[in-house]
This record gives sequence, C-alpha cells and structure tokens, in this order.
Amino acid sequence: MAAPTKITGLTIEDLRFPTSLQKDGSDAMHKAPDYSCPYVILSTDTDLRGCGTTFTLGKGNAIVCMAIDNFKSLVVGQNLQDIFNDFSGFWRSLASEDQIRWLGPEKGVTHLAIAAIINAVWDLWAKMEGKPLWKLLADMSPEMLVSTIDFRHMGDTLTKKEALEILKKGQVGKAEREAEVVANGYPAYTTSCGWLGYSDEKIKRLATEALSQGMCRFKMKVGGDVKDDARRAKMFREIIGYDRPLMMDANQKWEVDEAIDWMKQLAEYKPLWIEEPTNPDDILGHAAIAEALNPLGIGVATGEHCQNRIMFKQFLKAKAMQYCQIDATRVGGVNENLAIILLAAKFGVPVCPHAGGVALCELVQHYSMFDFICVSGTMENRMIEFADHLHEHMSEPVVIRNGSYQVPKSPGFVVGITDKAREDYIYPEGKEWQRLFSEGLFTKPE
Ligand SMILES: C[C@H](O)[C@@H](O)CC(=O)C(=O)O
Ligand SMILES: [Mg+2]
Repeated sequence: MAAPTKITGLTIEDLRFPTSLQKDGSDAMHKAPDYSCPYVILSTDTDLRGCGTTFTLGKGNAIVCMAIDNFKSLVVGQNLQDIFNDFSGFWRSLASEDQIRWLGPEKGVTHLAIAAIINAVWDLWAKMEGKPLWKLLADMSPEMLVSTIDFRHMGDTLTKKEALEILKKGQVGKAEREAEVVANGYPAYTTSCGWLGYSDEKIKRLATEALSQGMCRFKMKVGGDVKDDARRAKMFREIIGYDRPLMMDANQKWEVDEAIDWMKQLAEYKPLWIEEPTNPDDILGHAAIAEALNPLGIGVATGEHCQNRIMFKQFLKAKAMQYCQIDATRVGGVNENLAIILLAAKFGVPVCPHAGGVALCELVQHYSMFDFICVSGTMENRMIEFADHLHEHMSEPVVIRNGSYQVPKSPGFVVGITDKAREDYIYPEGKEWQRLFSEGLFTKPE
C-alpha cells in the first residue's frame, strides 16, 4: 500500500461499557463507574487509519466527544510528513489553540480530547513504519524524540539539552535491553481482584486465581472504612503472603492528616505505596503525606489525575511522588508522556503507569517498554498496572504471561476496538445498550 500523505477525516464514536453492573473499577470515589472512551478514527488518502481513545466514565464521555469535534478543523487536511517533521509544533497547535485553551490550559476535558487525537496520529505513524509504538520510539534518534516534545514551561527543570543527554545515555546497552524485554516481558501488577465494591468471596477467588496464573503483585482499593480496609488487607496478605508487593489506592478520598492517620493504621500490612491519598492537585499535601509515611516504608504514588507535565514537574521537585503513574490519555498523548518519562528519569523516580480503565493496558505497556529500553534502563521497582476488564473487545488484547506483559508485536499504538464491540456498545444506540435499557438495568437518555 502506498504511504498516506494526509489526514482526510476524523470520526468520533461514544463507546461506553456497563462495568458498574458488576462494580468493576469501583473505588472510594467512583462507586459505580461505567468504563467509557471516545473512539477516534483518523482516515487518510489511503486505506490506512489511525485510532485513538481516551478514558472517561459514563456521562463524561459525551463531553469529551464534543471537545474532540472542536479540534477537527486543526487536524483534517494536515500533511502527515509535516506533522512528523514538527510534531511538537503540531501538538502545540492543539494544546494552545487560543480560544479552546481558555478552558484549560492543558488540563481536563480539552487535554483528554487532545490525547485521543494525538495518540491516533502516533498510531498512524507507527503503522506507517510497520512497528508497534514502543519499537518506533526505541528506534528513533534522541534528536527525533526530543523534537516531538513541547518543552514550554519546563525550562527551569528539564531543558531540551538535558533531555537529549538522558536519551543519549540511554542508547548504551539498548539492543540488549530490547532483547531482554522481548524475551521476558515487563512486570505487571493486578488491580482487578481488589475493587472496593467486590465481596470478600470474590476478592479471595480472584486473588487466588491470579496467583495461580503467576501474578505476584497486587493492588487493593481503600478509603471506605479503615477497619474494613484493615480486614481486607489482612485477607489479601493471607492469600498472597508478605513477600509479594501489595499496593493501596484511595482515589483522592482523604484530607492530608486523615491520609497519614489512616495509612499508619494500615502500615502493618506493609503496603508498598498509597496511591492518590488526597486531591490530585495538592502537591504540598502529597509531599506532607510522603514525608510522614516514607519512614514506614510507604511511598506515595500518583499521576492518573495529574493534569500535565507542569504538575508532574512540581510533584517530582517537591518529593511528593515516589512512584510516577503516567496515564496514556490524561495528558496530551505520547508527546507529553515522553516529557514526563524524561522528568521522572531526571529525578530517579520509577514510572509505574496507570491502566485501570478501558484500553489503557493496551496503551501504557508501550511506555514502560520504551522507558526500559531507552531511558531508565531498569525494571527495578517498576511495574505496569493490569486490570482484567474489556480486553475481549480489543482487536489486539494485551498478553500477560507469568505476571508480565509480553511485548506487543502488531504495528501501531491503539491497536483498535473490534467492530462488534463498536456496534454493541456505541452509546446509546448500540445493541447492548438497547438490551440494557429494555431490561431496565439502565435508564434510556431523553
Ligand atoms: C475508576 C477507576 O476504576 C479507578 O479506580 C482506577 C484506578 O484508580 C486505578 O486503576 O488505579
Ligand atoms: Mg488509581
């Protein structure tokens, strides 16, 4: 097939999955989430298409779909080679569009929208090169990689020159590390046994099953009731023992002092980290929690609601984050996540991507593999979240073997949601939604 030269169209589908029915994905703040994503398809002057998603919950999806539509005129008609030659410029043309930026800047709905579009462009690029994204990135020169990053407002902490130095250092031993990750995969941890809305029986069954399949790192949700958290943590420890890592996630539930007090009460269960203990914008609050809990061996993890590279910069500088949880679609897609991976490397903080959501596992694996091959050069203290939901709807679902993500081999980034899932779960007209409405399980929108 001839290589495409330009983007000729952008379509958006509002896909939602009824995960709230089984309380999949439930936590202290999101008690009944319906995992959802706008699904963006970029068409080109050939048959090649680029797909992109962003992660939202239920009703919020419609708003992000509208925001994506607002960017259409900046994307359709663009020459692909021009984008690749100046990707940071293209990224900035979306992130800094002078009317839309007033809604952010670089945060929230507009940034989620940009992520879907930008990731679809990377999907196209990777497909054009016939490589999965991790490999496309790993094969790029340091100069090319930094050319995709918008360094605006980062100069006090990470300059282009420093980023280049980190990446040049990462070239040493690259081939060996690539061979290693291809052979052995990248460590995963599972969240999907520990959702807050699950019964004890379900937690025990899922954790036991996960263990028997070789999974050896676990995360549980906390923040409902401290005694109940202690009881569930004990249950987890009885199943997984004390040698395997157990992480805890409060999803922003607490005040700063409350977080410290609550986690002191859970410290005997040896959590490796407490994730999102308080409001995700409270950098100094996270720093205070980290200062109080680090002596107990508990780190602070955050990032899935961290709005942009500037916030990550401050979290890292303030020692407010011991684990950097990049999210594939919260910030402005690949370009901004590259900046964050480099920032984390500068501060020596491990990147452990967030993936509890739809299609996030499929996306974030590429970042960790690239990070290992070209940036941090190590898997020590690092792991990728795995949530075992909705993979049956992905055309190239992640492969987990012996508790590790296996490298994706298909060209592209967002490998795609199946046509059947798109027909069934497009909201509200999809076949599954019609069935759920007719059975009275969900209310049909007006
Ligand atoms: C609402 C989501 O399921 C959220 O709980 C995911 C999350 O915090 C995680 O995976 O971490
Ligand atoms: Mg979380």
